[in-house]
Amino acid sequence: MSRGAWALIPVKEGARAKSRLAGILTPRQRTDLQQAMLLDLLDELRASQLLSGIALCGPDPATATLAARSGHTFIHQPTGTDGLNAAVAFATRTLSSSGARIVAVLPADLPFLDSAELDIAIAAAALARVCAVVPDRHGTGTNGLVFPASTPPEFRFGPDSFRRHLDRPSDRRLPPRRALRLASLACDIDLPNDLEQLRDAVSGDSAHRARALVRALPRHNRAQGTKEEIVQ
Ligand SMILES: Nc1nc2c(ncn2[C@@H]2O[C@H](COP(=O)(O)OP(=O)(O)OP(=O)(O)O)[C@@H](O)[C@H]2O)c(=O)[nH]1
Ligand SMILES: O=C(O)[C@H](O)COP(=O)(O)O
Repeated sequence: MSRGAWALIPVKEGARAKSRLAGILTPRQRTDLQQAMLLDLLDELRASQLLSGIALCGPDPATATLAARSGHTFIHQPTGTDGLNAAVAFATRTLSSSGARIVAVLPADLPFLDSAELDIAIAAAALARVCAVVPDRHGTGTNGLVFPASTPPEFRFGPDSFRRHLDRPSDRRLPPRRALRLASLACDIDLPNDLEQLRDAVSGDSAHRARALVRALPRHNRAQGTKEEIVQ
């Protein structure tokens, strides 16, 4: 495994993916959407100047197959490692012990990511030795967490994770946290309204597979639900 900076993308098993879209998409459509966004993201990450490698981590054999086909590393999430935080902690240890210097944790649903912006976060973590925390556009979730591999933060993905990832670490030897707002990492796809951003994506955007998939959906599939209507 090459040293240097690694993207780490946790991937849920397809059958459980994008559950907040269950009101408007079939299970198959949600699995397909997760995969389309992931493939768009992987294409864009190949343009990064600073990444040495890309690792996918999850429990699903389909993710292992996708990683193998696209020439990326797969880290199998061991049975009993429950949830996103435990999966990311396990995969970070694996990458660190294999020589990775920087880890950039990215969710699979960032089809608009611009790799030049990711490189800004990687440079901050490598040169300033900080843990860069990139918020979603609501300022509540975490869409990027980039840190020296040997000193990972405590992973706190879940509600209010942006603020919680910025908490000063109790161990003073750990790198300080820095908020880093990056426009192309702000737009993750969680809720029905978010699908409209994919529909409106222009050619040239990195999100071409996800855009094609959403544009092919029948119109009644694209509900206009608000966060409040969907998260009951
Ligand atoms: N390996 C692994 N990845 C996970 C797990 N839970 C979530 N993820 C991934 O973490 C990222 C953010 O996940 P979420 O927003 O919680 O899940 P989602 O499937 O995108 O959407 P919802 O089901 O609507 O929450 C995505 O890349 C998920 O695939 C997990 O238990 N294990
Ligand atoms: O910590 C987070 O931001 C969530 O676990 C994952 O993000 P999402 O809910 O915005 O997909």
